[in-house]
Amino acid sequence: MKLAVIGTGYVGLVSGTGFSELGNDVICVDKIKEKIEQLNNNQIPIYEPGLEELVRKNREAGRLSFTTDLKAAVKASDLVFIAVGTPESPSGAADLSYVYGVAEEIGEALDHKYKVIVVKSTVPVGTSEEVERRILMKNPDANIDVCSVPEFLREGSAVHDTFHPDRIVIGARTEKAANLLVELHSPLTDKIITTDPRSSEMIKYASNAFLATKISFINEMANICDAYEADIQAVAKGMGLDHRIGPKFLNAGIGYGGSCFPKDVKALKHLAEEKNYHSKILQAVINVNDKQSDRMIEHFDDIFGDKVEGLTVGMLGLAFKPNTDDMREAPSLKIIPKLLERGVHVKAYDPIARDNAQSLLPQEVKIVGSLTEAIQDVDALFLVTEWEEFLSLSPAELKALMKQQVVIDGRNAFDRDALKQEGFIYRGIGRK
Ligand SMILES: NC(=O)C1=CN([C@@H]2O[C@H](COP(=O)(O)OP(=O)(O)OC[C@H]3O[C@@H](n4cnc5c(N)ncnc54)[C@H](O)[C@@H]3O)[C@@H](O)[C@H]2O)C=CC1
Ligand SMILES: O=C(O)[C@H]1O[C@H](OP(=O)(O)OP(=O)(O)OC[C@H]2O[C@@H](n3ccc(=O)[nH]c3=O)[C@H](O)[C@@H]2O)[C@H](O)[C@@H](O)[C@@H]1O
Repeated sequence: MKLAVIGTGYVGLVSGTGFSELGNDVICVDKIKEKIEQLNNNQIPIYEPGLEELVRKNREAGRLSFTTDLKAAVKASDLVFIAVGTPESPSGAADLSYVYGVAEEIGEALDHKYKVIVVKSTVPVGTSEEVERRILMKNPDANIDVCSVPEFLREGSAVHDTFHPDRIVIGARTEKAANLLVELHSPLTDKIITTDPRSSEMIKYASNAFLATKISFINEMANICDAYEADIQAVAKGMGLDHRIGPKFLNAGIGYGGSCFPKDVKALKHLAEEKNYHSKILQAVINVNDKQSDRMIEHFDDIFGDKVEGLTVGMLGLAFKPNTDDMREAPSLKIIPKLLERGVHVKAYDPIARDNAQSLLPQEVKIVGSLTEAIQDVDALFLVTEWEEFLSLSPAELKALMKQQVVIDGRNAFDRDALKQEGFIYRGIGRK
């Protein structure tokens, strides 16, 4: 099949490349000229394991190309995927200006040939219908079906997730469009659900909101564990073995970040409010998450009392999670100012996100180029992102480098018992 994918962020780039790997002809479009130039030189603007090779392979096979010319790409395609951003607007609602902007451009580009327009961006319920309305406003004779096929990939494992999806959700209003989309996705999985576009849009928000709820729930349990000296990891294991609960997304820590959970939970809450439904659960999920990164500061204050001024903290990790350079809504951005406010010096290291982090952090923060530098002579170590590289250090190695033996583990990822045996003061989240 011939596809145009509009937007070359995580979703457009990875899913577009994935479709071409399945043998389809894919044209990826972005309005940012520099991004397209980079991609045409096999340079990948995001850090995503496995993506560079896949892009190169499919470009060389002649199935994948990049352009800024949306109109030509739409004209050449049978299916057009909209994969542009839907960021948070000041009210908390999803900002749909990019989606609607693209809809209007598509409307201007269409002729009378039948095309399926697919909204892949995460959008409020009813958006696909509005996209159709806007296309038809520009081009009343357009021969189209507008569908919703949400994306469920995770950053850092996006390539793997694309080829091994748990399910594909197709929201279509005609059998013709649904059949075409089932055919396109069937090489990926047999777990394909077809439904109406509104339910499909809601499946995406409900899935992200549920995962965020699971995280805020386990974080709240961890905070209660802290108060009673129970161990959240034992609690999560004991809970997760119940098949109805499941072990995933029960890692307590400093809260969820990233480009999607924070904005999507707020967008869903806002969507409900537009119909006068006030979601108490979503509000609680947000409240718990907003406060969760403070736990590291509370542990720090508890250990050092009012003698924190002039101390140095080594911060391990800046990205919102490992295997990504994405700094959007990263807990490090909330923790660092609180340390600086206390007169604490901060040295930070992240293997991949340090360039992205530089412009987002106050100048006083010293972003260092190696793990050893981040640990050398510090009074306390803050584990903020659980990169594999950080966990390979032995307690003896840490002890040899650090000035004082204090570890505050925001991800419960270090070997607590080994650190304690080496004489460290250790504080996790819900785990002492
Ligand atoms: N990042 C992720 O892991 C996931 C994101 N999503 C959803 O997918 C959507 C896209 O997310 P990202 O890929 O992270 O977005 P992004 O913001 O990183 O990238 C969007 C791209 O679209 C381009 N764009 C905007 N308007 C355009 C236009 N008129 N013509 C051509 N290009 C245009 C931008 O220049 C940008 O490169 C969002 O709705 C997000 O919630 C869903 C699942 C996973
Ligand atoms: O809509 C989206 O954008 C995507 O959002 C998430 O993917 P992503 O944000 O890449 O990352 P996750 O691995 O889900 O982690 C999100 C946040 O939750 C935190 N987390 C995750 C799991 C856990 O047990 N505990 C926990 O604190 C992570 O540290 C991270 O800050 C979803 O997992 C994807 O299915 C979805 O497609």
